[in-house]
Amino acid sequence: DLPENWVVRHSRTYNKDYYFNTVTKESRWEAPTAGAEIERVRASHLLVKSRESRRPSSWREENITRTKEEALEILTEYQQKIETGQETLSALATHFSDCSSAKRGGDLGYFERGQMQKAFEDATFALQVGELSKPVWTDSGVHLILRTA
Ligand SMILES: N=C(N)NCCC[C@H](NC(=O)[C@@H]1CCC/C1=C\[C@H](COP(=O)(O)O)NC(=O)[C@@H](N)Cc1ccccc1)C(N)=O
Repeated sequence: DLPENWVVRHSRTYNKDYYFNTVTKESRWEAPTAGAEIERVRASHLLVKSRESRRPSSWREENITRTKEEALEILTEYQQKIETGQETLSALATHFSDCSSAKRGGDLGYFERGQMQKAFEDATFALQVGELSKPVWTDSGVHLILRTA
């Protein structure tokens, strides 16, 4: 059987079957293997920026001056509250994330490889669904990532 979103089509031109991905619209002659790379993931995140962030400003704070060390201390506290079940990432992101996705409980929607900064992408694709990351640094700041799909 084929991995999710793949279907068999028949090419009249070459009079043989080919494989078509109804999501990515990719087509190929060889059958995709069940272990094929996952195409896209969904995640929520909580971002704490610092004065060294590529854009040290957010909906929460016009001019962010905390140091990277302070940002990590803050994020580590959130991580501990989520891991002990005292808080959810969604609730903390809504109030404290320096990303505009705070308005959606940190939800970033679905994304594929090549869209997010590499460290963020690699960390997310390495998570199981439902798993929370350790603090992940990007040029934006330091993130906690929850893979949701
Ligand atoms: N869904 C997408 N494809 N949107 C484009 C992502 C661009 C990408 N962003 C990142 O890698 C980091 C990790 C997640 C958020 C993020 C950064 C920043 C915050 O940091 P700053 O840019 O001030 O440094 N938030 C965003 O981008 C938001 N549009 C994310 C978002 C918000 C609401 C709904 C959906 C997505 C990048 N290549 O820079």
